[in-house]
Amino acid sequence: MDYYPIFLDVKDRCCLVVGGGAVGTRKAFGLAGAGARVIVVSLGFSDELLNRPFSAITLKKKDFQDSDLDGMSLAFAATDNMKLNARIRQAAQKKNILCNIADGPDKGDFILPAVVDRGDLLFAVSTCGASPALSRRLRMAIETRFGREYGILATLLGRIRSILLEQGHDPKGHRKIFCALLDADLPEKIAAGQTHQIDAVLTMVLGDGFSLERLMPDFGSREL
Ligand SMILES: C[C@@]1(CC(=O)O)c2cc3[nH]c(cc4nc(cc5[nH]c(cc(n2)[C@H]1CCC(=O)O)[C@@](C)(CC(=O)O)[C@@H]5CCC(=O)O)C(CC(=O)O)=C4CCC(=O)O)c(CCC(=O)O)c3CC(=O)O
Ligand SMILES: NC(=O)C1=CN([C@@H]2O[C@H](COP(=O)(O)OP(=O)(O)OC[C@H]3O[C@@H](n4cnc5c(N)ncnc54)[C@H](O)[C@@H]3O)[C@@H](O)[C@H]2O)C=CC1
Repeated sequence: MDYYPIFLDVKDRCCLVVGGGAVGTRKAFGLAGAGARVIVVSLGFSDELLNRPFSAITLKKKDFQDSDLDGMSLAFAATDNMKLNARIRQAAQKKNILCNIADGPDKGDFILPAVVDRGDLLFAVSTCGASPALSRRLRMAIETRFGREYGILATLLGRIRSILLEQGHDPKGHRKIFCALLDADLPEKIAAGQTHQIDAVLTMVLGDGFSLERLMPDFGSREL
């Protein structure tokens, strides 16, 4: 395994993106979408960045300087200048900041996956730098195969799990319960909005007191 995959909590962490073109924009939007505070340092900015829907993205129109890295948790070198990207990495290394380099997998500390965001269910695909186009294609296939109902299912199972864990730890018993729930065609029932059928499954597997109304009062208003 060439890379160690993790899901990073970047909420309220400061991240630096150098380069405000198409690639820098994608990185900045992804970071802001996960709750990070993003500073984009660039000589120019894409229209998307100029009209950004995120207040957590700050634009600084300037040449990159090493001091831009101060206080950052992560750095992304996304300029169209390979030498500059390499210099950003070197400066980041000196300050112990992990750095992603947009123009090559070998030169950075980490690379980004293609992502399918289904709320509590997150898919990430990487080809370890071999073929971003393949990652993108697989991401699209996953998007088609696993719709929003799977994200709702993950949230629902998470809520059931919290209640069960509050009642006590019993990994073997809980595994059985979740296998039964996962064998009950819940994604299809969620997608079809079959609340009565979902309640019937919950009652059958978990007993009384586990209605959809109690576990997920906003079920009806969730977008599919
Ligand atoms: C190493 C890595 C570093 C990093 O950026 O972290 C990297 C590097 C480079 N990408 C290049 C090109 C393209 N990148 C995309 C798309 C994505 N690239 C992403 C990640 C990564 N790209 C990391 C490896 C991930 C992996 O291995 O899976 C995705 C998954 C995530 C994201 O960027 O958010 C996002 C898909 C998001 C989605 O749609 O779901 C497309 C497809 C398209 O745009 O249609 C193309 C054109 C087709 C092609 O080349 O495949 C070039 C060559 C530029 C040139 O030709 O000069 C380099 C530089 C090089 O490899 O030297
Ligand atoms: N990782 C990926 O997914 C992909 C990576 N690439 C690579 O990423 C690089 C960037 O691609 P794009 O965003 O399309 O390029 P772009 O040309 O649209 O954007 C480059 C940005 O860097 C800024 N910049 C240049 N010199 C700077 C400096 N000294 N200080 C601050 N900002 C500076 C420019 O103002 C511009 O906003 C390309 O060179 C390519 O090799 C390309 C496609 C996909």
